[in-house]
Amino acid sequence: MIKILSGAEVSILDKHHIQGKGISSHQLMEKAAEGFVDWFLEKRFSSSKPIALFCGAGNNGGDGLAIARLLTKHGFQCVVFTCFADEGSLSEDCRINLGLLPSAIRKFPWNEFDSEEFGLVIDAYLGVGIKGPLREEAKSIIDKINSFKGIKVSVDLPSGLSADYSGFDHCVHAEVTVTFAFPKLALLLPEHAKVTGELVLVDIGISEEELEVFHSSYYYLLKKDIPAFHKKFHRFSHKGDFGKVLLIAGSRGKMGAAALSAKAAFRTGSGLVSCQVPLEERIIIQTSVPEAMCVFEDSIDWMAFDAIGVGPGIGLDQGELLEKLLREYDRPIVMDADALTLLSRNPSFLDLIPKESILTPHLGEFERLFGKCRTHLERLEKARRFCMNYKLNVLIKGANSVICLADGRQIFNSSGSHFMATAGMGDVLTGMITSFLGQGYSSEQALVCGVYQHGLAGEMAGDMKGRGTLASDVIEMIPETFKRLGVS
Ligand SMILES: NC(=O)C1=CN([C@@H]2O[C@H](COP(=O)(O)OP(=O)(O)OC[C@H]3O[C@@H](n4cnc5c(N)ncnc54)[C@H](O)[C@@H]3O)[C@@H](O)[C@H]2O)[C@@H](O)CC1
Ligand SMILES: Nc1ncnc2c1ncn2[C@@H]1O[C@H](COP(=O)(O)OP(=O)(O)O)[C@@H](O)[C@H]1O
Ligand SMILES: [K+]
Repeated sequence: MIKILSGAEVSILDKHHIQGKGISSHQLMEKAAEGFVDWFLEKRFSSSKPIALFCGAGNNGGDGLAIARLLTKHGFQCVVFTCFADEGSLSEDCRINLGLLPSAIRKFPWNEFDSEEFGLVIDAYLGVGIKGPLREEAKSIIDKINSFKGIKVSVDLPSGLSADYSGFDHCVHAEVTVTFAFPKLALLLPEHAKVTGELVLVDIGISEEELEVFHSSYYYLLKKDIPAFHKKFHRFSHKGDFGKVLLIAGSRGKMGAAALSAKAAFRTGSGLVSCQVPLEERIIIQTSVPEAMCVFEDSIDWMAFDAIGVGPGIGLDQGELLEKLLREYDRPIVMDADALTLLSRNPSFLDLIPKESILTPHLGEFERLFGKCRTHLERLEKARRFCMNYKLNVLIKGANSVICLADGRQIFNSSGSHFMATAGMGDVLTGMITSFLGQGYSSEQALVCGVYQHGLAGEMAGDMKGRGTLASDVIEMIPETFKRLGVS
């Protein structure tokens, strides 16, 4: 997992790195530019018109100048728009890269940019180095960049966005942001979705160990992290090792929620899945998920289950049932959907929730539980305090869902797709996380594997189906995610 540092720590990180590796800061900048260009070539952007690069006076501008030189080598026609009046104000590496710019690359002051003449814009004006409120000229430069209606790719950060805070005054509206070493916190906040666009992370050779020495409780979860979180099963593993889980889900008219979470639990590898459903609705489960068993309220020994997921589609008249469950079951449970709304209506239940349980609110449910938040950072802080006080885990769902752990760490997920913003996706996730808990995973392992693989299955289903991807399509991709990760 990559630790997310503050913008101000980037220059300290750079210093440690270049000293440790015995390289120059110019070589590190070259590595960043090469990483950007490798991604750019892979993307195969094509246009008959040249590329415009807006370059500032700092190291972000230095990156832009190096990128212009490298792209020209690859046959692209580049034009540089300088966002500085006087070359005396340039950072050292920016000055070096200005000197290395081939004379064939034309340079103009930023205000001479004519958006009609270009096929793509690269924004290397401001990165993590902005301090204080934006200067007036900076706002005009940002407006000029935004006057371009085609694809704008921002280098490290959309110019104008601060690395660590929520909100912005003037900011480049990028379609893609290519960021270096670690994703800057601001790139993961939903209120910035319109300005950051797609997020691409480029490795510039800074290791996780180098980041680990800094103090931060924010992390970014990558595909390569997942196999280590998985439990190993062996030749002699039997059905019992894969767990016996119960999903308390569904009610009249909402039985789909139960079917989706039960199917997802099987596809995640559960040995036995039972659904606690109203007696008169059982046929829906027994025909749509014949592998599942049904249990009914008056005949249940909850402690016989290795894990329980509660909430999808149960309706808001199940307060008594929820209270009884919380009093009788003492292992971590997964609480989602209606269980969360019931919790927000009955705060006294909070003290009954078994330690290390997992609450999975989307933003609406989060608000009902914790009140309105003006920014995502405020939301994260509330969640952190709650998790540490109650020794519970909260998953704040959305793009880049955040796993908030009981020990205060907060992990942003990197998988997922906008095709997942459709009904039933949360029910699938509840089934997956409950399944992992039932297989003997810790709450942290179950969350990390469940959340990442749910997003990965969503990406894979989205690649196949595009618009109109269903939660059921995502369930069918779950087994593929194990293969993709090399987990057997
Ligand atoms: N480890 C990393 O992440 C690396 C970062 N590099 C690049 O270096 C960048 C950081 O470079 P710098 O620290 O030089 O900073 P920037 O280049 O982001 O910003 C400095 C410039 O912003 C101007 N500025 C600051 N506050 C302003 C305000 N309020 N209004 C208008 N202008 C303002 C300054 O006058 C200066 O020209 C990163 O964003 C990244 O692009 C890469 O070169 C290499 C490695
Ligand atoms: N734009 C998106 N990008 C990535 N993941 C998304 C996006 N939109 C939704 N998701 C994921 O889909 C799931 C939706 O859950 P939820 O809102 O509870 O759905 P439902 O109530 O319909 O089951 C969450 O895990 C969320 O992270
Ligand atoms: K930028």
